[in-house]
Formats: sequence, C-alpha cells, structure tokens
Amino acid sequence: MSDETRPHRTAAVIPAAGRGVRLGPGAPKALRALGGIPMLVHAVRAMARSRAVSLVVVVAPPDGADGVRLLLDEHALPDRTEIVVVPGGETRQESVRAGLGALPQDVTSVLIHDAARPLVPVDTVDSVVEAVRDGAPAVVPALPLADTVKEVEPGKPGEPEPVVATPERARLRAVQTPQGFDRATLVRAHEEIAVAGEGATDDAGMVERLGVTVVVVPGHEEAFKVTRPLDLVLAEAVLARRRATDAY
Ligand SMILES: Nc1ccn([C@@H]2O[C@H](COP(=O)(O)OP(=O)(O)OP(=O)(O)O)[C@@H](O)[C@H]2O)c(=O)n1
Ligand SMILES: C[C@](O)(CO)[C@H](O)COP(=O)(O)O
Repeated sequence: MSDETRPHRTAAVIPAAGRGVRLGPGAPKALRALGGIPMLVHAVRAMARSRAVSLVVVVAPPDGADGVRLLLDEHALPDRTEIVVVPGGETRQESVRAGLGALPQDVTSVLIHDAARPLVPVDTVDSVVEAVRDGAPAVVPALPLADTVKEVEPGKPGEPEPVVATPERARLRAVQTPQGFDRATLVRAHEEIAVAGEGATDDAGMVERLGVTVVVVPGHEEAFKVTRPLDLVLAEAVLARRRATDAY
C-alpha cells in the first residue's frame, strides 16, 4: 500500500514520568490533583476528546506503572480510546522513547503531549492532527510572546549575567504540546539524535536536527504548562470557570 492510500491511525503518547521539582515537594507532578482529579487524568481526557485519537500511551514514573494503571481505571475515560501504560525514564526524551516503543504497527502519526498541560482544548489537538494528516511531518502549536526575550551569557549563580542579544520578538513563538509527527520521522529522530545531559526539551527540536521542516499552528492560552506553584493556581481557576460554564 502506498503512503497516500495507507489508512491514518493517530496515537497520543503522554510523558508523565517527571518529578515536578519546580512545583515543589509532593507526589510526582502528573499525579497531583487539579480540581480533585489527577493532572494526568485531565491530560488523558484531553487527548481522548479528539475523535482522531484512538490510543493513548501513558508513560508513568519508572517504578509507578502499576499504580498509574490502577489510578486510570478508577476514573471515567471514553471506551473508544485504548489506554496503555508503560514505565518511563530519567529524562523526558527517554520517557518519550519508551512510549514510542509501545505503539502498535498500524499507528501512522503520533502526538506527544505533556501530562503537565492538562487543559489543552480539543480544537488545538485537532488542528495539530489535521496538519499532520495533511502531510506535515512535524507540527507544533505555539503562541506569540508577550515578553521581550534576551539571550545571556550564563554566569555564576547570584552574579548578574551579561546580555548578548535581543532576538526580534515578532519572529519568536512559545511552543506547546501536543506536538504532532509522522511516526516514522519521530522514531528516526529518537534513533539518530543524541542529546547529552538532561536530554531534548521538546521533540520537534530533535526533528529539526534531522533537517526536517517543523511547522507551527496556533496554540491556546489554556494549553499552558503547569510548572511552578502559580501555574497550579491559574489551572484551578481555568478549570473552575469551565465547570461553571460547560458540562466539563
Ligand atoms: N524523566 C521525565 C521527565 C519529564 N517527563 C514529563 O515531561 C513533561 C514535561 O516536563 P516538565 O514539565 O519539566 O515536568 P517535570 O520534569 O516533572 O518538572 P520539573 O522539571 O520541574 O521536575 C511532564 O509531563 C513530565 O512528566 C517524563 O515523562 N519523564
Ligand atoms: C515540550 C515543551 O512543553 C514545549 O514547550 C517543553 O519544552 C517542556 O519543557 P520541560 O522543561 O521539560 O517542562
């Protein structure tokens, strides 16, 4: 079967194996409550809300896959979406690779979505899926920046850092997830691109290093990443507003 006639199947991989150090002490971030429900459950529901996504692979903390499976079984999730749980790794990149390894043969495109972005709207998910299905090998949702950004020469902790450049803000975008990929392209990036230390901060960056074009579609303010304590305050407020106005 040629690529044009092969049926599309889209899966989402949710890396959820991080500790959440910047959020402060407590359970792994993905398991912390947002509106009384673990952040991970919100993220799985956000992917499952897209009719294009028929499989979600959750990448759990390395020693927590059984616990995450039990937790997901306790919450209502759509029957039409298959959910698989695998253990993750020490870096985000290792965790994503573990998720990719769990995909069945028939999956043609993959979304990688942070558990830490629990409130991404379904329209954002669908616009990423659509761009991949239309032929883009790599797609990221993104927003223009409100702040001016400086490039600095990192110095010693506590010392002022010299500014080396001010990139033109109009050309910058803050990138979110889900990031969508042609499966073969993303797998190749994870096989060929080695990133030292903490690993790559996003998957699209690895695909860029292959020399493959990554395109941007509009992101959404509510797809923000819960990273620090103030983000959790904002997420609770957004969720409370949704619950008051939607059947959420
Ligand atoms: N070894 C890791 C590290 C991160 N992640 C996941 O990657 C996403 C984005 O990472 P981030 O927001 O940085 O989460 P943490 O690594 O948990 O945060 P921190 O850096 O504050 O510890 C999260 O859903 C996180 O669970 C992962 O699956 N495996
Ligand atoms: C993938 C990502 O969410 C895109 O903005 C981001 O790079 C993740 O970074 P983190 O430091 O691992 O949270």
